[in-house]
Amino acid sequence: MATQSIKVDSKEFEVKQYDFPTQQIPRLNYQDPKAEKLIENGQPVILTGSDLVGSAYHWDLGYLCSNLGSGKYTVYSSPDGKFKYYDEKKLPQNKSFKPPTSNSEMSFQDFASKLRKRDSKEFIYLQQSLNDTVGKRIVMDFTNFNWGWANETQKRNRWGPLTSNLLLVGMEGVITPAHYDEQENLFAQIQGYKRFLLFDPNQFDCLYPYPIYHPHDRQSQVDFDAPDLKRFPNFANAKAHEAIVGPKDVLYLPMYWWHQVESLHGHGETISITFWYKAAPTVKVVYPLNDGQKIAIMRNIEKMIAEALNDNDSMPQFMKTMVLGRYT
Ligand SMILES: O=C(O)C(=O)[C@H]1CC[C@@H](C(=O)O)C1
Ligand SMILES: [Zn+2]
Repeated sequence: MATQSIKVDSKEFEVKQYDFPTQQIPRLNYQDPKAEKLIENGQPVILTGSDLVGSAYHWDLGYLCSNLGSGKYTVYSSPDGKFKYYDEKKLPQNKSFKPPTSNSEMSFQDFASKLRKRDSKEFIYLQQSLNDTVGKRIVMDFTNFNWGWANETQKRNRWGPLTSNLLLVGMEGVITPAHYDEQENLFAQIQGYKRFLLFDPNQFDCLYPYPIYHPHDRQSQVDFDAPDLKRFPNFANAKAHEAIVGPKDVLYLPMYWWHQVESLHGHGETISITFWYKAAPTVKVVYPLNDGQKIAIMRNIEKMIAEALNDNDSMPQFMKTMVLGRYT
């Protein structure tokens, strides 16, 4: 895999090189009106100076070991460093599906000692919603997040409720492959550096998500390291937005924007916290529809057809019959 070096604030980063062109995601102070405008328009932006998780800037492995308590945390394991999400609820209807990662529950202390034993061939990634089993100092840090700004941003953009804060602690080199989410996300970086590759929702036809009933629903079928352009020809036209997200940065990751996240080598394990919000309600439909709305419509239609057919195996033929030669 070819790599290229990127320079950000006098720091050098070795990143994987892909064939698609990239443009930089803007980096603005969180109080800059241009930043607020980008968020309002559902455009990604890296926000500096918010101290959204300022009370957690001192979180490192040692501090978390001493203060996360003895609760169990979900730790994913992958042989190749890729952590493609899959929905366990869809396993029963996909008997032949082989999960690409395994996961187990362990104490943070056990996770940290596994991390320190660099010899392990496997890649591991702790991904756990912050819950009430954490120690009181973590609760205090969490309480002292910059909720004033977060709540104001939520209100100003008419987002729905905050649904979860996911604590992410990853080894250097772990990758979350390209997918989209159906929630707004303020992604706060505490330690280490992550390279984000984002794709506008209008790139849906370049990224070929799995069928809606597949455990990898919302994930791209394209292997960025070896794209199959016979099956996925339009991937050749993909255009990415790119950003290196470092400590104290907050990336606004708009709903429906595709993203691939790479924890970069040479800067230690990465610690991040996500703030996921439900979407703003659609008060009045305004035409032309935006790309996110079209994705929502496609998802609803796919769900309706799958439900009506009640036989996922017959879905591909049904869709071909409906579209090929008629809408192609
Ligand atoms: O925040 C999101 O939307 C995600 O996909 C997260 C899941 C793993 C995280 C990572 O940094 O690798 C990104
Ligand atoms: Zn995501």
